Formats: sequence, C-alpha cells, structure tokens
Amino acid sequence: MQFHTVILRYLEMELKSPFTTSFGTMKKRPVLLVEVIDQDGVHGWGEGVAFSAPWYTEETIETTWHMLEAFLIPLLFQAPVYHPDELRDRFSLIRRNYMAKAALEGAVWDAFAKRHHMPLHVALGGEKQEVDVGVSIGIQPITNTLKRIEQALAEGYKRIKIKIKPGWDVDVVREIRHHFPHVPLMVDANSAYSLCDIDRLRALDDYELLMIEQPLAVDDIVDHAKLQAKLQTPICLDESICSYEDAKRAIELKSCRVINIKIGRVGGLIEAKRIHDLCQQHRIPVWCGGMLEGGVGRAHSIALATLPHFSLPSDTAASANYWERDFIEPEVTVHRGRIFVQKQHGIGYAVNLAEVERRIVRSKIYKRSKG
Ligand SMILES: O=C(O)CCC(=O)c1ccccc1C(=O)O
Ligand SMILES: [Mg+2]
Repeated sequence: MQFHTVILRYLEMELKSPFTTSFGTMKKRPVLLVEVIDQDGVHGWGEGVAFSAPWYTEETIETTWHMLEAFLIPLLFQAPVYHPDELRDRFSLIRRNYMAKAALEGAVWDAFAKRHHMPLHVALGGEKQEVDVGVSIGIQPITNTLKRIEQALAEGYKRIKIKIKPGWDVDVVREIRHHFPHVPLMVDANSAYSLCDIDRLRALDDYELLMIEQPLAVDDIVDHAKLQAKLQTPICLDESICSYEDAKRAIELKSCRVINIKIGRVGGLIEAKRIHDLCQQHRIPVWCGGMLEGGVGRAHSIALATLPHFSLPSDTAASANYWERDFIEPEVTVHRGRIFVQKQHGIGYAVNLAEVERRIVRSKIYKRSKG
C-alpha cells in the first residue's frame, strides 16, 4: 500500500455525563480522527486518544497533531507499507509519543484489513466472536454511584469499576459492598496514592475486589512491587505500562498481577499484541482498557480484545454509555454484557461523515509530494 493522503480531523464530543477521576472532571472529549487513503482509494480510520490536558500521560491532542504532521505522516508517505508490522520500526525513530503513533498505525491496520477483505480482528489473529465488557464509573456522590451501578448491572455489564482517590475509597467500597455483596468490583486510582497510604490501601483487602488499578505513580514499578507484596488484592497496572519492555520489567519485579492494555498508551496494535503474548506466556491476565473513545477507537479496542488471552471484561462500554450519538454506523451496543464482533471488513463500523462534520473544530489534508 502506498498512502498518498492523510486527513486529520479534530472533533469535540460532549459526554452524556461528566467523568471525574482522581485528577479532575471532564465534560467534553476531544477526538482526533485520522483517515488514510492508499493508491487504489482504500480508506482506513484511526483515532487519537489523548485528552486536552496531559494528566493521564504526557500527550495531549495538540502534541499528537504536531507529531503526526511534523514526523509520522511524512514517515508514512516515505515508502510503501506491505504490512502494518513495518510501522513499528519506521516509527521507532521517534521517541515515545505513543498515542500519536497508535492513531496512524490504527488507520493503516483498518486499510490493510479492508484491502485483504478481512475484519480487523481476523487480520490481528483474534478468534473470539464476542467480547465481555464492564463499565467504569467516575467519582460522584454515593447515591448517584449506587444508582449508576444498579443501572449498569441491569444492562448486563459483567463488572463494575469505580474511580477512587484518598478520602474517596474505603468508605465508598464498603457502602457498595453493603448494597451489592457479590458483584465483580474493582477500583482505579489513576496514581492518586503513594506508599505512605499503605494502610488505607490494605484496608481494601477486606472487600473482595478483583483488582486495584494503578494505585501509585506512573513511573514507579519499584514501589508497586513493594505494595503488591503487602496486598492480597491483585494490582493491575495501567499508566505504568507503555511498552513491551515496561510489561517485562513489571512482571519480573512482580509489580502487578494483572495488566490493562490500551492501544493508544502502548503505541499501537502491534505493541499491544506483543504485550498480550508476553502476558500469556507469564500467565498474567489482561483486559482491554478504555479512554472514553469515540466509535473508531472503540472499534479498534473491540478487535484487540478478541485475542485469546483477553480473559477479563474490557472497559469498552456501549456507545450510548458515553454519547447521545456516536459517529459510527451502527453504534456499539452491549447485550448481556457482551459486544458481538462485527463481520464487515476492517474495523467493521462505518464512519458517519455527517455526524463527524457536526463536531469538527478543524481539519487538514496532507498529500504525499511526488518524486
Ligand atoms: O470507559 C472507559 O473508556 C474507561 C474509563 C476510564 O477508566 C478511563 C478514562 C479516561 C482515562 C483513563 C481511564 C482509566 O482507565 O484510567
Ligand atoms: Mg486506569
């Protein structure tokens, strides 16, 4: 495939309800859509998952745009691509900037799968026809939290995740357990704690949590190992794992017992698959995390989660969990806690350009220069 056109579109999506983590509250979700077109007119779609501010990782939607425009799109135009695997090497000239790389790689994967008349999950080697999903519930007053949990369970979601921070943790979990004694439940701290909080974190051991996600600093797999040695509840790493090497070190140091894989955080589907394979070898369960994605990012996550070692429910809830109207056709729906994987070629969902246009903040077309 020789790509000659890339279109970047910056959309602003309104979340149905504000999403609060230990870091702050988000009401609007910026989305960076990447469209690539090859010499035969095959189109591929990718999504950049960085937010407006660099609270989750160091990237933002603006740094992603810059990296794509100044470095990654020119590298894509430089030579043909026979398989998306080649992009890992080609992009390795650029340090980190994983969400930017993943957005472009994802678009190439979609085009590759379409060109070969396969669904994306088949091109990746995924076998499942359906994937299990849970929901992630932001910090909100306890009565609202309980109501949201009840609603999610009624909709069939297979596990509940709540966000915690110091002062919003043990009491909340106790209250939830009082109302829902046996529901599969986990918590995500987004790095809000340090080892000084060990007593508070150990108190969570009494509530049969599936795992505690990313309690400590993003770059601290040493303290995570110390904490895991003192906790019964498995630690799941999210922000700390940005590459295969990060996963290898965390497994070796016993910093976690579960890993959440997100395509954007690790730089694309190829790296995500390498981490999946490594975790399979080491019997570390994995699940597919979410970034409040729009439909294109969500479709990529669903394809990834069809790989055999994804054994725990993903954070890829239905489109309607986030948006009044998603920009894909059909929208992602969940039945009894499962998403049925689309059979159409590529990502399996069509981009609804009218819904995209409605939300565009700006867009730009990049063309390969001939000769
Ligand atoms: O529903 C989702 O997409 C996942 C929600 C979620 O937990 C999350 C959302 C935005 C950024 C980070 C995280 C996280 O998993 O830490
Ligand atoms: Mg997380």
